[in-house]
Amino acid sequence: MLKTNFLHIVITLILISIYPWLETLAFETQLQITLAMIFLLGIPHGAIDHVLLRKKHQTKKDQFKFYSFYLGLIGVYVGLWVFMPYLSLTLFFLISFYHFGQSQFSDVNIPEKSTIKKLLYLSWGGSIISGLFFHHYDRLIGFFSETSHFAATSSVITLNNLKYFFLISSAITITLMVLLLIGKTKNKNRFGTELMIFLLLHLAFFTIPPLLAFALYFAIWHSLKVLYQEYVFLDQKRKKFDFSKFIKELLPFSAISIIGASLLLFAFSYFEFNISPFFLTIIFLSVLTLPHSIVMDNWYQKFQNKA
Ligand SMILES: CC1=C(/C=C/C(C)=C/C=C/C(C)=C/C=C/C=C(C)/C=C/C=C(C)/C=C/C2=C(C)CCCC2(C)C)C(C)(C)CCC1
Repeated sequence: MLKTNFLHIVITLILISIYPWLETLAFETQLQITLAMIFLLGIPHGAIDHVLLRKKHQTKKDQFKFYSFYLGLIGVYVGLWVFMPYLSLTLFFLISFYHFGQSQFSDVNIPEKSTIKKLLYLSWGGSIISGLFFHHYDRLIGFFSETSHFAATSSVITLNNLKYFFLISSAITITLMVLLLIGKTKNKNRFGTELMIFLLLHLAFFTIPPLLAFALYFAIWHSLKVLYQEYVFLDQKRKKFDFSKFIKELLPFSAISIIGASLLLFAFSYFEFNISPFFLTIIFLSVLTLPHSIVMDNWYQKFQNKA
């Protein structure tokens, strides 16, 4: 079992056992906790993307290429949200499925290029996100109807469609886990651990209120785990590396992104634009997710080759 899994499992079990109390928290409090978790762990896990793929002898031209690619993709995606909100939302779901699945299974000893491994990434992430959505359908679909740009979503993402998507993606996930973990890598222990994690996450989504369930998955399961993988990578690569140096690397772009996100939330609530803080947060995360997931996909291949 990965060292970090133990911590994630303990935190999840504690939250499941206090779920009736979590239900009593006011919506504003739940939103504040979720935003705090995104700021504290979610944003920092992407804030060293510029370090992960850095070459030994980085030139000014390399740096310029990286930042143009990163900021260029953010700009293109912001434009896409303005002109094609539904396509942007679909793209965000697909990228998130893949990205979440990849952070869960990239260390399985099968080449990153394998199509069946990529399918597992997509189905695992699809089951996790659709499960969260399905268990709290009434509350979550409300966020879509509140924002006029997404009001039509409820005619496509109906409870029935979501249920089928959730059941099919979960069945594909379990089948692929059997094929890859028991069949290909002959690792029954890993299969047992992954099955337990998969069921535990769905139990958490079923019990814990939706925003906190999202915070639990995104901040604790995904971001904390990736931060640990990034730390191990840099520790192996650099001679004198420790926790304070890691924090120093994370700090500048985390601060810029957190200040940017806060200004955006403030400006939108001050000028009363027709978009909820929930959707604004989702759009903000999505535009960072596009370049971040591409960097991570390249990095996982590199990380795997070196492991
Ligand atoms: C490096 C760099 C930087 C930074 C970066 C960063 C900081 C990043 C981050 C990143 C991140 C931070 C990412 C994130 C991600 C996230 C995600 C991926 C999420 C997902 C989610 C979802 C998918 C959701 C879903 C839903 C909806 C939508 C509704 C209903 C409900 C639910 C929940 C289901 C800058 C720009 C400054 C500059 C350049 C360089």
